[in-house]
Amino acid sequence: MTSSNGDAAEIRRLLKPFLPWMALSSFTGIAAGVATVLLLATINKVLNTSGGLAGGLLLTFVALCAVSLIGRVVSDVSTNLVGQRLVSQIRKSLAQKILSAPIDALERYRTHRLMPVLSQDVDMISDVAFAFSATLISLAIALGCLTYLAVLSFPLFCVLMVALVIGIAIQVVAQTRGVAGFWKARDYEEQLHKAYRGISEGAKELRMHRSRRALVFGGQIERIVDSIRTVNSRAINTYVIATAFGSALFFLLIALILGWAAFRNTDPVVLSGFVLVLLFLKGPMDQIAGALPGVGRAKVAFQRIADLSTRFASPEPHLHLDRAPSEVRLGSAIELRGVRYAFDAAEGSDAFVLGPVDLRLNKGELVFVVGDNGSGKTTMIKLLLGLYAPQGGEVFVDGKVVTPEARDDYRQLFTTVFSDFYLFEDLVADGSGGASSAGLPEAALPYLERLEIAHKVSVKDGLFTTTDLSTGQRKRLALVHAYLEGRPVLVFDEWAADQDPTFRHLFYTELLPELRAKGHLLVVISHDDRYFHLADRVITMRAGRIAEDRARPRLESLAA
Ligand SMILES: Nc1ncnc2c1ncn2[C@@H]1O[C@H](COP(=O)(O)OP(=O)(O)OP(=O)(O)O)[C@@H](O)[C@H]1O
Repeated sequence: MTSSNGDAAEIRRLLKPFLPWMALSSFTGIAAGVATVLLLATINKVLNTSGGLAGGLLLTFVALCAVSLIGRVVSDVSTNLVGQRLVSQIRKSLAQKILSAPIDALERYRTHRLMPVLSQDVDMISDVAFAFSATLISLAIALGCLTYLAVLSFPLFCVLMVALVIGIAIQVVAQTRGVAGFWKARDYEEQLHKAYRGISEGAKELRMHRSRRALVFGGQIERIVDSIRTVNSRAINTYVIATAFGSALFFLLIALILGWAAFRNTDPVVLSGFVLVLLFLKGPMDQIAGALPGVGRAKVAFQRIADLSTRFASPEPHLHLDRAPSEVRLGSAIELRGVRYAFDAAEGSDAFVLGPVDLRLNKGELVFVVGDNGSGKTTMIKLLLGLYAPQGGEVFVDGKVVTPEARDDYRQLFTTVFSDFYLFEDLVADGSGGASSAGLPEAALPYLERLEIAHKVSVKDGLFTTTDLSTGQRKRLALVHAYLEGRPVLVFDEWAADQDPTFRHLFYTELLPELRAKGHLLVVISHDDRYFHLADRVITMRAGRIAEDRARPRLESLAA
């Protein structure tokens, strides 16, 4: 359970812009509730006076009906407005936080934890927000009825208060137990999302392995789903029992009041009025009790959202979501000087430490980064790209240090195709000086031809017509993006690994040299040692350090 001060502050921050609307909803809801109670008092008066509903009483009745109706409508409309705006603001704010969160923070917060917050928790807020005004009106009616009952007969009101205190105590216990159950269920739901990811993304592997399939279903999904059912049922049952007990208490109370009245010789007019209002009070009371499970769930959902918000509360500084990218150029070289980065240690293992790394990459160079699996190639590239901020040392571009303020602009120097790349369907013009600022669709066609995928995919309305391609073809499409963006530095993380031998040959012997001839700096993570001699330099990583930096003459002699 994460109920920290930070979460409470985050919840307050989320609600702050809506306080005026919430005040309006509360005010009109209370007005509707008070008008309803006054209507009851008027009816009670009419029942006990001769002449019925006429004259001033009729006017009062009509006016109260109008206040009750208008108050309810305004309260409902403003609550709905708050609910919808709150949900849309939460959605936008979470998306912005994710877009500006430091990459390493995102890598630590797993997708199966992210998705339930973004979908389920946000929807829960929306549902509960809708029930808010009805509950508020019921609360106002209940308080109004209680006040009216106190005026009608204070001794009977005291008897009522005793029953009410018992009823509230029971509801508080139910609420505490219910919320604890909802927290538990919510934790299970995270596990369920993880299992769902397993069965969707690992569908092929599961189809091939019956025992694993049985284990995933019986050992994970079934177990988790049953646990959620049990925990949720228990939590809801707690509420149901508390509500049933409240109802029983209510009728017991009426019997008690009737007994008390007979014993204390109470005026029948007061008694009938009291019982009438008391019976009316049951409706709003049931409504309030019925809303409590929703309130419990919303509390859990709000705290999950607040937790996610506080985790990503420190955005990467100076990351501009709204500023047009400035044109960036690479004059001579990018350098890493004494750059160091360490991951948090996983339980039972040592933390991987990269560096210190000293490296200079010159404009127009074709550089291969090689090394064993886990030697730190990708980590070093992420530092080079400005995706990770160095924990020690500095990155320089054209002799100038890349400060945190300049890091986002610096990143616009690069086009990347990671080994776990994400392929966007559209082409986005940017101001980085590439060929991508105008005439994008036409510009893409020759590259599609060149990469031998023009028969599969073309460009329509600024989008690729399909991205349902083989892995190798999708990587070729990612290369089209790289061509079109035309940025000064291109970084490929094992790009050729999924290409057929002919195309792999073309990539190393033609495409890369052509790009180098155009003045690009090319950084290629590769295990293809057959082509190492084509590079200007081959940098070998070992255990997080640069073990070797070989230049072309040595590579050629090695190849010979
Ligand atoms: N997000 C992370 N959290 C913790 N440790 C990580 C993380 N990413 C990578 N590592 C660790 O850092 C080390 C280097 O990983 P890296 O991906 O840089 O290696 P690599 O040389 O690119 O390997 P490969 O050739 O397999 O792609 C690995 O031991 C890995 O366990």
